[in-house]
Amino acid sequence: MLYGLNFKGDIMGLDNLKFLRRHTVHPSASARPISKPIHKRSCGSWCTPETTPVHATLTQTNSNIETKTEIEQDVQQNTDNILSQLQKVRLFAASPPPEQKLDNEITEADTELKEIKPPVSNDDSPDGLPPEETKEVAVIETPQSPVPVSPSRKTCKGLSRLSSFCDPFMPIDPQGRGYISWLLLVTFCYSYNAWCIALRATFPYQTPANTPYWMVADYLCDVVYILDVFFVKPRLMFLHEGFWVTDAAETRKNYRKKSQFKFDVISLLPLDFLYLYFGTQRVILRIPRLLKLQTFWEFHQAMDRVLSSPYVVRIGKTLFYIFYLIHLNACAYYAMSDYIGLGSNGWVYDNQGSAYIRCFYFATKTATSIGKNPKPENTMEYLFMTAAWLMGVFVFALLIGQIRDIIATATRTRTEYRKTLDGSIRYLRRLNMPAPLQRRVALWFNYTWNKQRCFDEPRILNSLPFNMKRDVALEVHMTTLSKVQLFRDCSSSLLRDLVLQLRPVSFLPGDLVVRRGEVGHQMYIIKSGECCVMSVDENEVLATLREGSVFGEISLLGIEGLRRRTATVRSRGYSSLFALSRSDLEAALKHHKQAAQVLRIRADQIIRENAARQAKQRIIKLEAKRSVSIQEETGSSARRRLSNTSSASSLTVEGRKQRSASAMSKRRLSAVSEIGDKPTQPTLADTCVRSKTPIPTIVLSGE
Ligand SMILES: Nc1ncnc2c1ncn2[C@@H]1O[C@@H]2COP(=O)(O)O[C@H]2[C@H]1O
Repeated sequence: MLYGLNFKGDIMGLDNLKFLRRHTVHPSASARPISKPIHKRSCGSWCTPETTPVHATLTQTNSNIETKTEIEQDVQQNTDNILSQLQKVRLFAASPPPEQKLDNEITEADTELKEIKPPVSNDDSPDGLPPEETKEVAVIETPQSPVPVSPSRKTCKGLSRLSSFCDPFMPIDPQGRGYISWLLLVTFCYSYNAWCIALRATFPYQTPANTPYWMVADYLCDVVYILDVFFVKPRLMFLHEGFWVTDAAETRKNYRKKSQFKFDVISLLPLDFLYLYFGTQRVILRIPRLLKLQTFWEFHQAMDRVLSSPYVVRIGKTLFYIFYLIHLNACAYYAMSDYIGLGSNGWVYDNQGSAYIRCFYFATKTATSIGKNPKPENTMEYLFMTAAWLMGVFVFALLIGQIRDIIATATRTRTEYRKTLDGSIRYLRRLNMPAPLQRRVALWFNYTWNKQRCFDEPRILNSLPFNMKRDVALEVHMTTLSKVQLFRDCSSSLLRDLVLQLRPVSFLPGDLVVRRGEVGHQMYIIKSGECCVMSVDENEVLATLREGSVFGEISLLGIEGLRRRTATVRSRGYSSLFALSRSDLEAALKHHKQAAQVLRIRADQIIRENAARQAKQRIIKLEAKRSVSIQEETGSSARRRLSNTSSASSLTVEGRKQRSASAMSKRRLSAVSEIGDKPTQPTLADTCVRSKTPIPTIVLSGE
């Protein structure tokens, strides 16, 4: 294409040359010193664009036009010159010195790189990587970090948490420990108010002597309430469209919008100022403090989330309600007795013993409708008793029912386990199954329950979103799965793909996991325990497989058309395995070719080992038969010799026969041992044949 350019004496040629220099000619060529213009026409060296022969010729042509042919000839000659120059330039450009070529390539690559990734001024990053984009997303600390933390680090962490909690400009994580601890304090203050306001308002427990103590306690609680409303709650982060909002103005606004804020503010109403008018005995003026009930509920919800046994919290909350209702009942009973006159009739409190204990006892009897209650004597007393019984029937029944539900939920899985076990045993008994089998079934249930604590793990996980379910399963089974060589050899996505398909199964000592000759439907990974791969006659253990080992894959892979189990595998003791079905394995291997190859190579190796082992055993048997027959033959020929007094030459023939037979057997053995792993070393079978010992067991483990 270069040679096809048209240089017909016009300025176009110059432009073209410039273009060529810019684009085709190597940059090093254009960088040559060109200070002096070159006027030589037939120059083989570099020319400046301004002084190209074309240019010179054109100038000359314009000034001295003699004849048309002369000009044409001149142009033609110059064109030839240019072409020859270009050819040289191009040739040079095509083959620059190698080190220059390298330099230029580096420069070009560098330029390309700069175009792709603009250089980032990155002073902070020591590895020269651009700093990560910082988003204003609140990072929430998980309450229970899985990483073990040293005590000193724990203290530091605790202190930093406390300081961030106290910092009025820091947002507060509603799920953090700091906030839950704060809720505990507020709940304590709330409970104090809830119990003591009614108690002090009705019973004569607040005397002029102890009033200052009561008041100190009251105002300490009020300080906590004030801090909660003005210092803590307005800093609480909240979720908005899936993101945690940490902005102080937003969190404040969010709290003020809630109904809880209104109740919290009302709960702080300073009705205590009315003490100045009514006196400090009117503790009932503090009744607004009871409106902070939502914080009490919030605390219980938080505890429910955080504690490992939330049933304790639920039962605790229900018991609190029950006792609080009885407490209110006791206070009301004392107040009525006081109003009617202590000990004035058979129904009222007789002012004997500890007032609170006696009244609490009375309230408990009426609320639970279990005791012999004193007969009411006037309308007020009748009304009181009716209300107390109704409360007992409805409210208490409800609360006690709740406790029953909570306990039932807590023990549901165990109850289900017992139900399944009882059902299975009953079924076996009905069918008159042998007692050892029944015992075995019970043993299996017991072992599986102790190991897994549930029978239907997938059902429990099913309520979670897919990815979360997978993460949970990975976390639960990570210890075992990290030991599986297959998963270590292949990409981590294989493990992620398979983890949800793994089904836990348990086996008892001696249980058959797979039987030789059966069609294979599942492969297994050993979670705990040991499994033995048995020889064909099941007299010998070919391999003992331990935690993390994989077996049962050969019949699933269908190598050389094998669909049946190549060996029997038994559980040695109690063992827990993961089963993976054929369809799940096939689906996974479709996307993980490397895993398929690893499994195939291993399977191939096992098949060859087993084939070699079987061949060796066959040869050993044949050898034994042959030596017996030779001995018999030798015996009979000796007898013949004796009887016929045969010549010594016949003995030599027999000896030769024996030697050739043993040589032949040796040759066979060595031919078979070539199938094994190390053909140059003496094989196991050779050694066994020589020493007449059984073939030793090969122990394979997940490692
Ligand atoms: N010699 C051996 N060593 C270890 N494992 C074996 C051996 N022979 C058979 N197995 C395993 O035992 C399994 C029996 O079922 P499969 O044939 O499906 O797959 C087999 C292998 O995974």
